[in-house]
Amino acid sequence: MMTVVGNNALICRPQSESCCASMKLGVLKLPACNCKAKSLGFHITGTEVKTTFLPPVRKTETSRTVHINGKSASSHQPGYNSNDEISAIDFSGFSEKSDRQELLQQRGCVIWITGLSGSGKSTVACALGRGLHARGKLTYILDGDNVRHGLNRDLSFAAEDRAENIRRIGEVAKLFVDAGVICIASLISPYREERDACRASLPEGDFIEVFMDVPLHVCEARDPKGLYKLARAGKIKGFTGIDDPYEPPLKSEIVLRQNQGLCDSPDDFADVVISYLDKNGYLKA
Ligand SMILES: Nc1ncnc2c1ncn2[C@@H]1O[C@H](COP(=O)(O)OS(=O)(=O)O)[C@@H](OP(=O)(O)O)[C@H]1O
Ligand SMILES: Nc1ncnc2c1ncn2[C@@H]1O[C@H](COP(=O)(O)OP(=O)(O)O)[C@@H](O)[C@H]1O
Repeated sequence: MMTVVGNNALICRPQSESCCASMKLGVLKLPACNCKAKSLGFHITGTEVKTTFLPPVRKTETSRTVHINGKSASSHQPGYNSNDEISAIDFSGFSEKSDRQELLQQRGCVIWITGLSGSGKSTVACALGRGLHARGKLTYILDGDNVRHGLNRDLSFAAEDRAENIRRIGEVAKLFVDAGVICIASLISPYREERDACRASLPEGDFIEVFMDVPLHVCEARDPKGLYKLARAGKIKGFTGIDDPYEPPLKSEIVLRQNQGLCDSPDDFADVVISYLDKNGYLKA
């Protein structure tokens, strides 16, 4: 049996004829002993391993020939789909998103916080994470600034790199959502089209956009990192809001704006988001 993920062939074959010798499935070692294998849901006949449950791969509709390690192979077997691209392994038989949500007693979603630098995205993300944690909910924060130190360290602030930054964070957020986690993404994400693409890549309702509607002059007065000052002095080029665009959302689920000192602390803002989640059924399975 052979399955393919991207360019990597996972070849399953017995390493020895003897009972209880191990079989290799990619990096997984499976017991080749029939008795043990059956209890794990595997049937082994010759070099074939079939599962009766826990199917690790998507079934195919059509077949085509692909080349693996220089040899051609039919794609009419698990591991391929009918699209041009080779299928990724589908682990859904092992545990579904709904199982994970049941376990966590919450609905996986991404809370996408967008706004100018200094608008309070990270502060609200933090308050929100704390507030949800106190209610027993599992969250994870993806902050633009932090992700740019690791996964996105190769990206600049040029338009195409900002778009790629948004796309990658959207992809990572999608994995968290599938894991059943409430993922809090806080990044400027200045482009409407890219934000909307992240929304479109998720099931309806799983993308909740939060707009930090804080005017530029307020952000600039805060200037906690001194970046606006540098941008005004021309020492940073292409700074969002100064000489680079920010496209505010047209229909975000939540808008957070200052209210002349009333109910506009980070904790108040976090409570607005938590109320939305509560009312809309995200805080139960
Ligand atoms: N040119 C330019 N424009 C805007 N911001 C800049 C720039 N250069 C550095 N910084 C700092 O980078 C933080 C924004 O990173 P993001 O990943 O959120 O930006 S983006 O979504 O890709 O536009 C942003 O952090 P926040 O203040 O937390 O938003 C800035 O500190
Ligand atoms: N709701 C708020 N009211 C007043 N000041 C705030 C509020 N939220 C954040 N701040 C302050 O504004 C500055 C920028 O906040 P930050 O969360 O770093 O913004 P961003 O992540 O959007 O750049 C910080 O000094 C922070 O203490």
